[in-house]
Amino acid sequence: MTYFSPTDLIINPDGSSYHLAIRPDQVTDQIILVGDPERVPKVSQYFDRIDVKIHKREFVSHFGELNGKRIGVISSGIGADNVEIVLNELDALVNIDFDTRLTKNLHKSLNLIRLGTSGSIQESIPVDTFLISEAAIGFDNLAQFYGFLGSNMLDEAALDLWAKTIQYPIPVYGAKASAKLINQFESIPLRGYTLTAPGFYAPQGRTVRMKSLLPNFLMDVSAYAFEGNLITNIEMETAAYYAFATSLGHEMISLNAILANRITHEFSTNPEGQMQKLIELALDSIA
Ligand SMILES: O=P(O)(O)O[C@H]1O[C@H](CO)[C@@H](O)[C@H]1O
Ligand SMILES: O=c1cc[nH]c(=O)[nH]1
Repeated sequence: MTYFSPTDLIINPDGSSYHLAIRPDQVTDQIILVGDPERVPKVSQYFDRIDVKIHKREFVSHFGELNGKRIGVISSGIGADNVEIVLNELDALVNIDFDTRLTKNLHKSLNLIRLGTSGSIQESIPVDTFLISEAAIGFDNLAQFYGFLGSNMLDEAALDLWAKTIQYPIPVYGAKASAKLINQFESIPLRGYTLTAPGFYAPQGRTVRMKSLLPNFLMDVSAYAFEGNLITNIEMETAAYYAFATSLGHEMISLNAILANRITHEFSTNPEGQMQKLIELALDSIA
């Protein structure tokens, strides 16, 4: 058993985790993860009952019951750095005893489902479709601090080669979705490899006033398949979720509402409606 000091694992005076402000008795095994805090009530409105509502910074959490089973929804805000906080604290809430600060003897595995928006980088994947990230490749710097490991990690040497092909200057990492959860979402037939970008503009091939140092980045990513898999879409969290989930022993899947097609330059005319449909579809599959 490992002990975690009060500065490694910070526990608030009310016994809750430092950023999420969730107590161990409140957290559920089944959790929906969204980016936008305002998306949380759009998910929990379908719960039969909401027992707990928590709000700290961008982290809004509702816990309740759906069809007799406990369920939660938590917002992470934007980006892989926030995912690092959310998954470290969620894992601590179920796998560390907050009274003794020791790891628990029995490991608990969470079922985690991201419902997010994303841009397509293949002409053949139009706006207003839903896509499961079968795997995701992370362009952020988390892998330089964490030795991600687990059966769902993508091969590092193959990723290095691929990153060189698209002339990306720093190492990337990648991981797959939970096979168990992919089976649960058969109602979404479209699967793809997702690029998780460390920003919204230049890191996703967008130019506003600041010019990108890698102007061909998006076109190269869309053209060069990784191990035969075309990169289908781009967003900002999935690779981090997948890498932490497999490393910490949790089931994780990311479902994307495709709002933009970066090749045809189309944007959805009803983004809110698309997300609501994805929420309903996901909750139907869970229930
Ligand atoms: O809709 P969400 O879940 O926020 O996801 C996508 O939208 C945000 C950018 O607008 C990024 O977080 C990206 O991953
Ligand atoms: O193009 C897009 C659309 C949604 N979210 C992203 O990160 N990129």
